[in-house]
Amino acid sequence: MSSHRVLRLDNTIPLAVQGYAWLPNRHRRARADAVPMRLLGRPAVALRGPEAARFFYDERHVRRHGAIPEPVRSTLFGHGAVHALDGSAHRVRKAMFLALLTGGGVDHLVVRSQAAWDAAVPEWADRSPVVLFDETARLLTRAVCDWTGVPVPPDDLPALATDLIALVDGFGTAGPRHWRARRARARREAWLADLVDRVRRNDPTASADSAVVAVARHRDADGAELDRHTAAVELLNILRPTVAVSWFVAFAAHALHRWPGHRDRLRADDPAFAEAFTQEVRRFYPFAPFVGGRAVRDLEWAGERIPAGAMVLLDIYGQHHDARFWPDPYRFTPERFLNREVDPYELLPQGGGDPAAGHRCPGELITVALLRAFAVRLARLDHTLPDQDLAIPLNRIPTRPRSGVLIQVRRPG
Ligand code: HEM
Repeated sequence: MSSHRVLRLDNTIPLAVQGYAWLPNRHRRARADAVPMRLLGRPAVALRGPEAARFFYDERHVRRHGAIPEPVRSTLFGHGAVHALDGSAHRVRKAMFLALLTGGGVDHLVVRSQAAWDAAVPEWADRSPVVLFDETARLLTRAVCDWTGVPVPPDDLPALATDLIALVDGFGTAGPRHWRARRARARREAWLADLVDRVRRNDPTASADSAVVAVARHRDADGAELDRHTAAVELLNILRPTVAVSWFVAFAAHALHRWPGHRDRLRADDPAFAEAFTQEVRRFYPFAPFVGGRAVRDLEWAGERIPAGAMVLLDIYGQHHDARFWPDPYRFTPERFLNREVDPYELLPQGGGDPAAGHRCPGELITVALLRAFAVRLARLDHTLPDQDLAIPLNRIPTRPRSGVLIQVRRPG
């Protein structure tokens, strides 16, 4: 057992400097799956591996209340969001998301998004070269707003897409990106809270089976409706992450450029391979670096003491590149997912465990379906990549290819 009394330097600055490499470096240096440290002035322990994930996603060990730093709440998730709830309050709110995001209605979102992509291709050819990341964000913004019943005037659509991207882009930095994200959140929460008011006054244009109505009418564990602000926060928690699938689409384009051999199998509409390619994009590329909570009581894991109230971090990026779980982890190999059952604690791009019982992302079905559909379309798209900077800097959270993936599209037919 290592002593938790030794002086530990705060790791906030190494996190800011090293980004995705920070926790993997700490784990490598300590040669351990549990590494004690200090973060944001508090004791913290970083965990890694499927067994650690099983421990982390047990509410008897780790809870979320008070775990999410204010700068992340004010940009990425919003105040009062499901992400920071525990126990029955969490389960009742989460059930609302699961009903909206895992039912038959998901197909409609995917069909809308595919249609938007197909309609955009000739227009991309006319405007080429275009930035794939930006174009995907705009078409997903249109599709998810139509799907959820959020009315957006066409001339506000580019600004809305920019705001939704900003919310994700600004959570992990203290610089101008962060302040852009805060402003975007204030603007869009106010706008959606007004929409919630209109829906509650029985706006005749709101469709009864839309997500907007479901969120406006949802009752929490205490039997009360969400206040208008929290309802707006949760609506944004559907719009914002759907548009964030653009990050994975940019990564898929990067993979197809770097390893063009995968194109033929994707083009051939082999569903098993398309699924495997999608999973490998989610494993290989850096997006969510880690998740965090707080120890409910004094705990111990892998011989490391975790004092009550300490931050507990689960190293997603490190686990996805650990050779014990993923042989040759720095090779992009979709085939590793063929004929393999994936344990719910092994592959964690959107968290682990059971989404109904814990905090695992309820939007995983949507993410995988959209990414698979767009990966196949990308493989079939007649395009080239002009000279550009495709580097993916690991010290930037969240990162993406620097150019956003500039593509030169040839008109179909
Ligand atoms: C772009 C791809 C996505 C990534 C990388 C992603 C990642 C994540 C991660 C890491 C978590 C936290 C898991 C945890 O705290 O243990 C999460 C939670 C969540 N995600 Fe996603 N997500 C994505 C897409 C989506 C989509 C498409 C939706 C909805 C349409 C969504 C809605 C949510 C919600 C509501 C939560 C909170 C769940 C809870 O606290 O119980 N996400 N996501």
